Amino acid sequence: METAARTAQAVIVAIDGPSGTGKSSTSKAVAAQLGLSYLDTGAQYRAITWWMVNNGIDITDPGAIAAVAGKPDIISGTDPSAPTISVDGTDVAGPIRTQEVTSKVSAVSAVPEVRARITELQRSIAAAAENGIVVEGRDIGTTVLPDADLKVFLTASAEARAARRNGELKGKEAADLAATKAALIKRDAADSSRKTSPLAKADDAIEVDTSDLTLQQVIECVVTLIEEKRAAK
Ligand SMILES: Nc1ncnc2c1ncn2[C@@H]1O[C@H](COP(=O)(O)OP(=O)(O)OP(=O)(O)O)[C@@H](O)[C@H]1O
Ligand SMILES: Nc1ccn([C@@H]2O[C@H](COP(=O)(O)O)[C@@H](O)[C@H]2O)c(=O)n1
Repeated sequence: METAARTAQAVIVAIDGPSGTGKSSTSKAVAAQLGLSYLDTGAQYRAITWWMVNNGIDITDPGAIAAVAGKPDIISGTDPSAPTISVDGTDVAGPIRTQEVTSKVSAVSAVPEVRARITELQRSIAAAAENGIVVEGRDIGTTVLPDADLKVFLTASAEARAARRNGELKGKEAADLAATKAALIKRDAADSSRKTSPLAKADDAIEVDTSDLTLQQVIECVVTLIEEKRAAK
């Protein structure tokens, strides 16, 4: 794996947490503000899930998933102001957000061969980020980048997270708060209970409960934590 010559202010930041806690919004804004790269690892797991669905792979069969886990070519663009994701040259930023992919991604991401493949990709992207990077997901602090300079674990109540998600859907689909809440609790439970690299807080991660914070407050909190790390370098 090639490691970029890092600038003095380069930092590696891991942001993990359950669904809807604000990882993507916070990570993108923090990275843009501090001139860091940004990697949405959930988008990579969604992309490989999209490929499995599109190629007729039985996602209830971990053996079938494992057999083809190395096939799709997944490319992530790491500019926080315009992150991109493609599979075999096709832009899949839209298709990976469908309900179908969301409902199947936990099953695909639980397969060890998928995790090994995507983890390797994530590490090589982080290693190439010369100004540093904010990487967000479920297992970044515990598994992907255990030596990150800063680890943050975002949490929020299921009620707050469901309300945020329904806010996104407004005008597109009828938003049923109870159904949204049940779906995110189900996905978190699957992600937390898988054997390989589950959703978990690293022992040395700083936990931030965002339930009663605005997005701007969370961004400021993480920027302050990064600046403290940089000052101590
Ligand atoms: N502190 C906050 N207060 C209110 N809304 C927020 C806050 N943080 C994020 N949001 C909103 O909540 C929604 C979910 O945020 P985001 O996509 O960043 O979460 P996430 O943790 O990355 O979710 P997932 O893991 O499911 O991708 C977005 O609409 C975002 O604008
Ligand atoms: N490090 C990660 C990141 C994500 N996943 C899986 O992908 C799903 C989608 O993630 P979003 O952040 O886009 O909601 C998530 O539910 C996990 O199944 C993962 O396993 N590890």
